[in-house]
Parts: sequence; structure tokens; C-alpha cells
Amino acid sequence: MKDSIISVHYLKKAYGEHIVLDGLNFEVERGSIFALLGENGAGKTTTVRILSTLIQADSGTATIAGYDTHHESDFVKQNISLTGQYASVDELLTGEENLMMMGRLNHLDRKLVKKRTAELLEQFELTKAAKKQVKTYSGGMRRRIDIAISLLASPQVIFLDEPTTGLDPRSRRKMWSMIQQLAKNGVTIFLTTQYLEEADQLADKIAVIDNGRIVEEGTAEELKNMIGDENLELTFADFRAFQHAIKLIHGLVNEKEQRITIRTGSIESLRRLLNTLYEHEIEPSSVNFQKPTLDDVFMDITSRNTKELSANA
Ligand SMILES: Nc1ncnc2c1ncn2[C@@H]1O[C@H](COP(=O)(O)OP(=O)(O)OP(=O)(O)O)[C@@H](O)[C@H]1O
Repeated sequence: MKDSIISVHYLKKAYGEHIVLDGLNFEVERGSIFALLGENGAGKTTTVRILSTLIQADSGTATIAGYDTHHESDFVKQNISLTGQYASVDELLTGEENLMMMGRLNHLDRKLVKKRTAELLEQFELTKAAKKQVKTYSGGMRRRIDIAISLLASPQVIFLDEPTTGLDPRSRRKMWSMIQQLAKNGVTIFLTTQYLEEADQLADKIAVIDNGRIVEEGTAEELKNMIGDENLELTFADFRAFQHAIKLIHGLVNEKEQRITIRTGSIESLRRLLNTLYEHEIEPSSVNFQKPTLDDVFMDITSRNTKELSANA
């Protein structure tokens, strides 16, 4: 049986008439990286705020490490740590001072705090900047000190709310490898992100949230397999052949690259398609099979959900 550290059942939350969470259900396995993936305003931060006991749901339950986020919030707080949009790093203190202060706030032993501070500064590549005020840090360094601080009390679960939003590609990759390292050390990571690539790279399990519900969940691979078939990409070196092919086959046309992308479907449909081209003496310059990307899956799932909602309206 799976060992869930977070269990969410039928969570609902509305602000006035605006339903933000509409019966959310999911489980997060202990020691895993879980990504809640959704567009702006999908309800990711609201979910994190409920799970981290900052706000209450209207109905439903959420437990972390067996404790109810509403009725046993003090126990929940002892097991979690929150970083991201509302983390409290003191800009005027140095990185090291911030870590030491967090240790004092958590009433940790001084010696232990000193040791953990040095370890965390090292782990997050901040040793050189340890004695500089946080206000002088770059965006990536701020995120890193923020996470380091949140790890000082050795939480079981860490919430990373959009940890790489606004970071340049290099800092983003660095952050990804640090997050992977944390998971290797046994911390459960609950990540929210709008970036498909981020979920694809990091998450053991991805839940897609749309209109306040989990509309799909699984590993990145499972989600990609869900929309099934590989895409067939036909590229044409000859412009006239390309124009002719557009008229004969239905697919996604990329004029600039002179390429048509087709969802392959059955072997039979693929055979028919290639026969049609052959009969018209059209020869593509290259034929490639491409597995759908998580982008394809996301577009597919969210557009399907929007259609369902309008059909039910
Ligand atoms: N305190 C509040 N009062 C009223 N509406 C709110 C409040 N907090 C959030 N909302 C609304 O709830 C919806 C979901 O917000 P939430 O912040 O959870 O989304 P999100 O998925 O985290 O998006 P983002 O990526 O933009 O942070 C939004 O439409 C937002 O405007």
C-alpha cells in the first residue's frame, strides 16, 4: 500500500460567488516530488495556503502526516515548511543571520543551528554570500536562501510555490537540481508550477488543476501516453509539394518550416496517409515520429475540461 503523507478529500473554497476549489482530491506519497500544475488563477496558491494552515477550506478535509490541517494545525505546522510568494526573509540581515534567526525562532539548540546553517549555506551554494545582506542577492540567490531557511527545522514536507517564476534559465536549472537533491534526502516536496517543463523534469506525480478540480493526474509519462499516439511530422523541402500536401492531409501546418504534424492514430490510417502522398507523387524530405510533449497534454486536458464545463452549463 502507498504511504501518503498528504491526503486531500473534497476540498472546497469560494470567495463570495467565485468558486476557487470545487472538490479537490489527491494524495501525495511520502518522499516524492508532487507537482500541482495549472494556469494563472487555477487555485494552486489557494490549495497551498489551505494545506499550510494559513486559510481554512469551506468544506472537505486535508491531512498532513496524519494531522488535520484545520483541527490540528499546530501539529501540521511542526511538520511543514513554506517558501515562495509569502516567505519572510529579512532583507537587511545577511544570509547567515537569517538562518540563525530562524533557528532561534524555532528554539533549536545553538550548536545545532550553527552546524545546520553552515551545511545549508554550502548545500545552496551561498557560503560565499553568507555575510552579505540579502538585499544584495540576485533573484536566484533569494529563492535559495528562502528554501534554506525553510529547511532549518528539518520539515517532513516542504511547499514550493512557483519556485522558479521569474528566474533566468540557468538559475532555474540550478534550482531544479537543488530540489532534486532535497527529494533524495527524503523530504516530500509539494510544488506548484505553471511550467510544464518544470513538472516534467521534477515531479514523480503531476496533478493538473483546472477550474478548481484535478482534471488529470499521473507521472509525466502516463500523462503523455494518455493522449496516446505519437505525432508524425512530415517536412517538405519542395514548396510546391508542401502546398499540395496541405490540401491532401489534415494536420497542424507550420508554414515557415514547411512541416505538417499529424496525430498518427492507427497503422491503417498511417498507411492510407502515406499512400495518398505516394499516389500524388509527393515525397516528404523527412518523416519523424514525435511523442506528444506535456504541452500537448496540457492543452488537450484543459480544452477538454472547458468544453465539458460549457456543455454542462
Ligand atoms: N483572498 C481572496 N479573495 C478573493 N479572491 C481570491 C482571494 N485569493 C485568491 N482569489 C482568487 O482565487 C483564484 C485562484 O487564486 P490562486 O492564487 O489560488 O491561483 P493560482 O493558481 O495560484 O494562480 P497564480 O499562478 O496566478 O498564483 C483567483 O481567481 C484569485 O483571484
